[in-house]
Amino acid sequence: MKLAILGYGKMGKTVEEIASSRNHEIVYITSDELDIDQLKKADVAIDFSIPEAAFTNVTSCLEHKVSIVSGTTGWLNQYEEAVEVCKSESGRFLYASNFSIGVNVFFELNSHLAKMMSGLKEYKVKLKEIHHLEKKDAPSGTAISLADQIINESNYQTWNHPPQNDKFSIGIEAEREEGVFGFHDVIYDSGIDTISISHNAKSRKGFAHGAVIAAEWILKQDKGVYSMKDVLQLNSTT
Ligand SMILES: NC(=O)c1ccc[n+]([C@@H]2O[C@H](COP(=O)([O-])OP(=O)(O)OC[C@H]3O[C@@H](n4cnc5c(N)ncnc54)[C@H](O)[C@@H]3O)[C@@H](O)[C@H]2O)c1
Ligand SMILES: O=C(O)C1=N[C@H](C(=O)O)CCC1
Repeated sequence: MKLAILGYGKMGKTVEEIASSRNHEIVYITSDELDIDQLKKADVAIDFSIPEAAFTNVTSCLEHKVSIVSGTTGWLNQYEEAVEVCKSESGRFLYASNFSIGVNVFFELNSHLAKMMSGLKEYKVKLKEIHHLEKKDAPSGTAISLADQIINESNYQTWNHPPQNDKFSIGIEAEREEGVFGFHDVIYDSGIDTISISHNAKSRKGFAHGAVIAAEWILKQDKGVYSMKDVLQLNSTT
């Protein structure tokens, strides 16, 4: 595939490495405002940029008929607007807060556990994430996805960061520590015991690999808005 990389930072460079190893042609790389003539050389773009740029990058791709896979976090207040642009432009758009296959399995486990725990009122859930010192947003996009999955399966109504003492809200703790690629912990605590599930990324390769797989996959799809669940077809009953 002919690939554009939007955002040539830590993730953009890892995507370049993985895409080259899978024999894809990288036709455009930018860490700045888009050059539309260059962008239009691509079949698909992968965006790992900054929260302030992601919406414009996503919608510019859609307007110029370039399929777009975005992993930038911290801009989801504009996600629904991007979905509308995708529909009106008959484009292909896939967003994931986390592209790693392991995290997407962890998401399924999280939903299943939340359903099991929803009747057990003695347990209170909380989330903890740890990332490297350069991370701009907090809490992580992955932690927000985990909270939303729990909310969908329980009586929790919202999440908060930093955590507050509210019965119907999931507290999210965010720590910044040198060299941590991404750690997420879901903790159910009662007076009797603690149940926790966690995911720890050992490098950025899993995120980049998942994004390249998603870009390969989206080019085979009809127009539409997709998620990693569509790509990986993860289903706990199969
Ligand atoms: N979804 C996932 O699996 C996943 C995994 C890792 C990181 N992320 C997210 O990806 C984003 C990037 O992470 P990173 O660690 O590579 O950050 P980074 O700071 O290393 O890289 C971001 C790059 O974007 C560039 N940039 C600035 N303005 C731009 C614009 N208008 N267009 C294109 N690029 C622009 C910056 O100059 C920088 O080089 C963050 O939001 C992070 O949370 C998501
Ligand atoms: O390094 C980052 O930044 C990461 N961001 C994503 C998030 O916010 O969840 C995924 C994990 C790594």
